[in-house]
Amino acid sequence: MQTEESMKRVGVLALQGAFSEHIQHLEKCVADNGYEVKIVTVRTPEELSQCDALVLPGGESTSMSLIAQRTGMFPHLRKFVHDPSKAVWGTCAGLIYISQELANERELVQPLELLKVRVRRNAFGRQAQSFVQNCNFSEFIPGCHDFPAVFIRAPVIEHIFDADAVKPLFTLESGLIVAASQGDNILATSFHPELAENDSRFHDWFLRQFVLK
Ligand SMILES: NC(=O)CC[C@H](N)C(=O)O
Repeated sequence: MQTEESMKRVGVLALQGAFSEHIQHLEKCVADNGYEVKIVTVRTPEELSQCDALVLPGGESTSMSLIAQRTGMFPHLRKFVHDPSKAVWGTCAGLIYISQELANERELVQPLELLKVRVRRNAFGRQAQSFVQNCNFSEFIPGCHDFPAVFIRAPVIEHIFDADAVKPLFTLESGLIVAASQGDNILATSFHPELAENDSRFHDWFLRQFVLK
C-alpha cells in the first residue's frame, strides 16, 4: 500500500463548471478498483503543482478563462499542461480552453494552446440543441459499445493542425470530430462523460490509459 504522498494525484480544475461531477466519477473508479490515486480539486498554483494529471471540466470557457486570468492561475495552468510528463483531459469547455485556436466567439477566451486543433464553440447550436447520443467507443475503449455521450452547447474539433500529433478518437456520422488524443498524455472530448448517470467507464479508461500507464 502506497503512502498518500507517493500516490499519483489527479487534479480537477475547480475554477468553474462541472468539476464536482468529475470528482464523483473519478473517486468511484478509485474506490471500485483500488487504484492508488488521489483525486483533488485545483484552484491555486500550490494545489496544481502537486498534481500528476489535470481534468478541465465543462462549463463556460469564457468564464474559465477570465477567472484563470483574474486569479493569476493562467501562467501556472499553461506551464502545467505543456509539461509532457502531465496527463491532461479537457471536456467541452475544457477542450476549448486547452485548444490552440478558436474558430469563433474568440473574445475573452485566452486558450492554453496545448491541443493542436481549431475548435468551433457551440457547434450544435444553443442549449435547446443539446442532446445525448449513445456512442460506440469500443475502438478505443474495449467493450464500451454504448456510452451515453452528453452534448451540451458542445464544441467540435474543426481542424487538426498536426495530424502526426493529434489522433481523432471519435467522429459523429455528420463527420464532426468530438474526441481526440494528442501524444500519450492528452485527451479531449466535446461531450461530458462526467454527466453520464452511473457510468464511469470513460473516467476509468482515462485513469488507466493516461494516468496509471
Ligand atoms: N457544456 C460546455 O462546457 C459548454 C461550452 C460552452 N458552450 C463554451 O463555449 O465555452
